[in-house]
Amino acid sequence: MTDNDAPLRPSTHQPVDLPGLRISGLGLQYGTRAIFTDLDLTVQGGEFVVLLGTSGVGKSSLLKIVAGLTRASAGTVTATDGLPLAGRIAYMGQQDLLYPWLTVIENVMLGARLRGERQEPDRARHLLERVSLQDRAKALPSELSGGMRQRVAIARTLYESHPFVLMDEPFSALDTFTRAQVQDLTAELLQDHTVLLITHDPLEACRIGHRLVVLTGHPARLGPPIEVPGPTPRAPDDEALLHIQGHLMRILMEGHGA
Ligand SMILES: Nc1ncnc2c1ncn2[C@@H]1O[C@H](COP(=O)(O)OP(=O)(O)OP(=O)(O)O)[C@@H](O)[C@H]1O
Repeated sequence: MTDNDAPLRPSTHQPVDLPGLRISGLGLQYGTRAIFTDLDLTVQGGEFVVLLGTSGVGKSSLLKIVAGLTRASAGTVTATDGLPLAGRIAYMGQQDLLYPWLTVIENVMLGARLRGERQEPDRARHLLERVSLQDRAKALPSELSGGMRQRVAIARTLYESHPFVLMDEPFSALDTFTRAQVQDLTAELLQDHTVLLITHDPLEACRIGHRLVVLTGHPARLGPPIEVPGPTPRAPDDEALLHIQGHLMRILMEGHGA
């Protein structure tokens, strides 16, 4: 982004008392193939950063490294409060990964159950209320629509009470309207979290992200962050949003041609 492209209004994200994520000098090599090199990015505490990039550029690999699921070839990922990241990250992937034989409320409390911890049904019910699924607590996932299932997955993510949330294309399977609804809910409910979300969709990025970063090239590098002004979730026809969405499309198309 050039200075001319800088937004007129600042993003509404204000630093809060939450740990941020610091990615420094990150590199990944599969065999002799360098996927990305020298990635630097700080997600401030309470900030919602969206990562975009063309298919196969290395977005999921980057997220998996942050989640501690893949080992980097170079560099570090740390929390800005100096405490370990392990045990403080909630990860939400493309599939909702609900257990089909457990009820909705049991799925929300799944993490506690798997760790052998005490489950807190009252808290789970409160979260189901926040995603408007209080009446479906005893339903099985097979009885729900795709949008409802993703709302259960969001409630489960919130139940974990982790400061860091990583999301890898969590809404890609939803139709446009349901997707917009779940985007609104996500922007609202994840306000008190430090979030890194991957999407292919420039509109989604512009609606819910405080800052956007694009991974492009071979090996891939991160472009300068793009700030989107105004509170989230943004209206899909917001003028600043439409401008930045066009800018983003151009970067992605140029990156694809590279
Ligand atoms: N375990 C692995 N071993 C070897 N190569 C891998 C491995 N995982 C991913 N890759 C390769 O690394 C590259 C980046 O993959 P990655 O899934 O991170 O991309 P992506 O940007 O998330 O793609 P998409 O948007 O299609 O999900 C791809 O070429 C992929 O084939």
